[in-house]
Amino acid sequence: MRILVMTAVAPERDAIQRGLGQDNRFEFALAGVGIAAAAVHGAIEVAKADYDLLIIAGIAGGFVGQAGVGSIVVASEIIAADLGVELLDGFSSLDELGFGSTRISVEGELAQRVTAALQAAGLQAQAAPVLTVATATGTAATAAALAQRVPGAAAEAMEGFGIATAAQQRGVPVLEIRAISNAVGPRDRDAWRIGDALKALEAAGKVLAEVL
Ligand SMILES: O=C(O)c1cccc(C(=O)CC[C@H]2O[C@@H](n3cnc4c(=O)[nH]cnc43)[C@H](O)[C@@H]2O)c1
Repeated sequence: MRILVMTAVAPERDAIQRGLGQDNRFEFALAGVGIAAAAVHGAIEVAKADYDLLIIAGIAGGFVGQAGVGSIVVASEIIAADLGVELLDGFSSLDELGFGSTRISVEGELAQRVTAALQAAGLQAQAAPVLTVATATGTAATAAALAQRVPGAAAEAMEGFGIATAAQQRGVPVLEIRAISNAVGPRDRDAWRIGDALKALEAAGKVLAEVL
């Protein structure tokens, strides 16, 4: 089995790589930060080999009441939550406009199995929708609007939909695994617990190596 693991930045890659250990089934590549860089690098990487699975991994914001700092969210679906048009009284997604889809399915059975294994290993983990946003949320109003737009959304990050779109074009199944570093809401960079999230990502990597 050949598995590509993509993260936005090197500290995320290093964390999950430490967890996965010396296992030659896994290969690693950086996507860069944001949906555009992620789509381009995703397309380049999936064209290099016939991968059996692409795992998108990294840190993320957690929606308050859904995913706490240090916990893990395994995407049940990857959703481009701000891809559409803003209306005077709301938002209309690309799907509603008839221009394509803002949702990418993951390997559902595998996502459930990974989540169960993470929980069995004592990690706080759940399977839930993970949003991809072009602009990281910085206000309570945007957090509330996103939570209303995608009921049950547990995390937001900035690369998943870009990488997953590239994988989908090549027919490569995807998983997205995010460790929560901060709450989605009013921006407070000093409150981000990146170290805790990277430790959780490493711990998740150990479990992944066993379950895959
Ligand atoms: O400064 C560091 O040491 C460091 C280590 C690892 C990662 C970072 C990042 O800044 C990664 C940015 C990456 O994180 C995702 N992210 C995290 N929180 C949020 C959020 O609240 N909203 C959206 N995205 C978030 C995102 O995918 C970024 O690419 C720094």
